[in-house]
Amino acid sequence: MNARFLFPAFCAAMLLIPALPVSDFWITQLNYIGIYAMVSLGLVLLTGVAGLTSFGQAAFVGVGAYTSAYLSTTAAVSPWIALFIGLGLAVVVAVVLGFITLRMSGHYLPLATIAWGLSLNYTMANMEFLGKYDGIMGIPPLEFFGINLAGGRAMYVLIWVIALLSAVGVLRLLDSRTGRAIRSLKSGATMPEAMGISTFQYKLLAFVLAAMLASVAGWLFAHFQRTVSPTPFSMSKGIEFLFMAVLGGVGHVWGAFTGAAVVKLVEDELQVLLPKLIGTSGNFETIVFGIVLILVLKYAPDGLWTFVKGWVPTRQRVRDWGDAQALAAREHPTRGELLLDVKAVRKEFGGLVAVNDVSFTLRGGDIMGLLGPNGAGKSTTFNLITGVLGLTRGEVVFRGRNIAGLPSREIARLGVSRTFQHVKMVPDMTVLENVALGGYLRSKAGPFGAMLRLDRDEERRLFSEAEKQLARIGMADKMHELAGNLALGPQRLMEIARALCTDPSLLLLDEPAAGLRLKEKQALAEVLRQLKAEGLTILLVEHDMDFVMGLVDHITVMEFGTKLMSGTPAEVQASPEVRAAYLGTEH
Ligand SMILES: Nc1ncnc2c1ncn2[C@@H]1O[C@H](COP(=O)(O)OP(=O)(O)OP(=O)(O)O)[C@@H](O)[C@H]1O
Repeated sequence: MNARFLFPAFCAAMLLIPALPVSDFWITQLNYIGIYAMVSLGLVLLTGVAGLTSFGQAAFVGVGAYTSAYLSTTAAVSPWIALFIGLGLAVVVAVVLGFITLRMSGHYLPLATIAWGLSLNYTMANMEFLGKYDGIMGIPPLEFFGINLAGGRAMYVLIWVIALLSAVGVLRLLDSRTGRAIRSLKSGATMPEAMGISTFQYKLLAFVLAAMLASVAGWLFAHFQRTVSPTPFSMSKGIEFLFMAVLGGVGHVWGAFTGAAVVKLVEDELQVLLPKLIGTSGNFETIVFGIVLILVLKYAPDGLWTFVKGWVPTRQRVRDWGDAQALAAREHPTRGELLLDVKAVRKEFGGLVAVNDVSFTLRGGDIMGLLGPNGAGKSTTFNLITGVLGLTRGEVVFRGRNIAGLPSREIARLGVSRTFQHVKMVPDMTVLENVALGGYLRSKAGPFGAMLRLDRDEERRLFSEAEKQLARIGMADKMHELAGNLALGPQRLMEIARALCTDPSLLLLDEPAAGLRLKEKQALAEVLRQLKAEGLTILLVEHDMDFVMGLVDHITVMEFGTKLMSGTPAEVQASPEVRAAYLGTEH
């Protein structure tokens, strides 16, 4: 089937089910699957895409469920109003918890999610007004324009309309400026921040959206079951939601649905089968799920959906940006204008002086090479200029403004862009999407605009710019390839295109020729010569002397953190000090 019609056909088939002679038992099962899939969908966004593991998602389901249960039973508030109050509460809780926990890294974040998941569940179970462990009963059924949704079939339509709309929303979000920013989080903070992306802001956004999905799922759960108690929102349920997402495929929207369906159906079967087999009652399915989880993580870490994915036709992005308007460009420095003035910058790591009061200047239209043997302090200097590291002292003046101490995304905003010594990219995004990340600060569409597809015009402009930059470095023919499939040479060029997409006044390249073959180095040198001819100012950290000598206007040589000399390539080559310190050892 044509990929374009696949999704509408799937939606139509799902929504037709209650009209078919399907038993109430299966309708109920599908209702639970739809509700659980929405929670897992939040985890796909949070864990699979943004790389943040949460065990506490069930607590947000509880927030949505309890808010509507309480308000509709005690204050006769319309469940539809309660839905939005629950959503608001989930957002507030997520923002507060996010501010406290999302700056944590490594194992601390998952541990923190366990802590708040337990706390929220404990709160539900111990509040008198929430019915303590008994919960709240007698929750009214939903009504939709006078239609009573008390039955499973009526609820089915609502649950699946919301679940499928949520899936569409997340799919659209992922295919947008915001989505690319969230997808870049897994590559670490340095690259997105260098593109102007506030990684914390997008972690928080993913966290809040996941909490909102869980809250809506909780609201549906409460009005479907018509009773709530703390158990379905406990830590073990939180772990089960994560299991659903991982089993189905935590990196894929449809993985959430696959995981929810498999876990719900297998769980029910096991609950009947295992006690019969073992001869005593108990939650033995938990043991089976534990074993299955280990097997999945070992043998199918991308989840079950990856097996299905190969059979589902995919849609190639249509090149619809041919006539898109150009993105706004900044005013660039004139040739010869003092662009960068590095004034006695110093960086100490404990007792080690990595950069010892180094000064140099760079003028508009020039290419400067920063050279030196291993450990000379080149990368540290580079990181001081780009804001990745804070200075111990000194000044970095860019276009008349001291940028020392600014975060790297602010430095990017001012027109400084960079590449990385070890290529940093999003391997499962296309080359075009990776380059479009560079246009982040030149665009502004937000998440809700993306879900409603109000961002399409801006997206066309972004992709047009990304293609233009790829063409500039001779890589337009590779724009639809996955970045992770490229060889190192094209990946380094792609990083340059991404940096160019920011419309930089100063381009900083960190060892761009490292690891490249001769032909790739020649291609890179040609690209840099062309960029220079176009008037771009470039600072280059490089080891390869031959590569640098034929390319740059000026060289600054460092040794043991100190500036040895500055001069033209000929002066540097002729310097006995440099030969002794660097060239002598290299040649
Ligand atoms: N985060 C850090 N903590 C402690 N020491 C560091 C840190 N980063 C760099 N250094 C030290 O600072 C010195 C300069 O390192 P730097 O990486 O800047 O040198 P480099 O000239 O770029 O070398 P290379 O070409 O090998 O990358 C080295 O002695 C290095 O071990």
